[in-house]
Amino acid sequence: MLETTNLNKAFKKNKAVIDVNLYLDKGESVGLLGPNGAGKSTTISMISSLVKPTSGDVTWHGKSIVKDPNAIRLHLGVVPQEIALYKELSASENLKFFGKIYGLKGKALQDQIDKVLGIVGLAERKDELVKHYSGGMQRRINIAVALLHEPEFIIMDEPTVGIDPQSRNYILEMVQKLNKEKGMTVLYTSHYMEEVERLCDRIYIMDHGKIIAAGTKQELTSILSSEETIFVELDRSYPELVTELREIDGVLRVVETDKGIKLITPKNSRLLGNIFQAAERQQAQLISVNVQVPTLEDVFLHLTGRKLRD
Ligand SMILES: Nc1ncnc2c1ncn2[C@@H]1O[C@H](COP(=O)(O)OP(=O)(O)OP(=O)(O)O)[C@@H](O)[C@H]1O
Repeated sequence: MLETTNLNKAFKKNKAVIDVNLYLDKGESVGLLGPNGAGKSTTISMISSLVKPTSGDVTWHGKSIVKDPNAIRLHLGVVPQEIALYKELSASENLKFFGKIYGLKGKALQDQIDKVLGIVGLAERKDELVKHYSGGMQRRINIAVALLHEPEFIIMDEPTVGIDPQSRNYILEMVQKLNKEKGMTVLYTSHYMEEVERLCDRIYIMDHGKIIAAGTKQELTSILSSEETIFVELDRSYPELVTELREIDGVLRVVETDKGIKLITPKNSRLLGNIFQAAERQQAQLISVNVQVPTLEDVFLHLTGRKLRD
């Protein structure tokens, strides 16, 4: 349905997107996962025909949208990272305004407004000014705007950044329903691996402008099938222990997290003894040590040597 071929975008000397090849089939939910600055927003701006690529192409049902942006615009809803609403207007006034831009009017417009307010769960508060809404509610109206013209494809750029857990959960459930129950194709960008793990059938991992891995969650974590993740939970940070663990023969990657230290080692490498000895030498207070099932975060760590949210 949608495909990019060797998509590139440079801002002067900064290559923001490098040879990106990705595709979405109808009805799929696809994640674009990567740290800040990886090139996710630039990629989706090109897919939504808002930014022209330096080279490469984006096709929608086989037609180049670089040559003909109108081919996609009516079928696509974009939820931008920043809230794009008039804060001095109520939610329904905002929806009316944006609905008219989409060419809706009269009863058809009112029906669509009622429908999208229902989807985002804000029908009862539709007459309140947007400036009085919480951040999470503003995000939900931002999404409602993108749904007004019933697009078959929706692109969401980090729609849960900076909002309370309840609104976040609401948004995630809503996206899941739109995809699974209404068959809407979804491209979802995030730097939260839990979100793409939960929502997406397939995932592209992006770093420094390039796609560095792609597949289902299972395919991606099977990259680590010959490895295991050992998590050492500690009472506080021990930078010298990190250094010492990196020097243990056989340890592939070491990274400090909020609650301790994560190591990637070959499977059955029997390094627990060495880890305990290093902790003892550094007089580190261990809370627990366990071997974990690899997550997408570990895949990113394996591929780049860095945490997703560095
Ligand atoms: N309009 C622009 N002019 C110049 N440089 C830009 C522009 N837009 C993006 N960049 C640069 O391109 C690179 C990729 O940015 P992009 O916003 O696409 O990343 P991202 O993965 O979406 O990150 P974030 O989550 O922070 O938005 C960054 O180095 C950024 O500074």
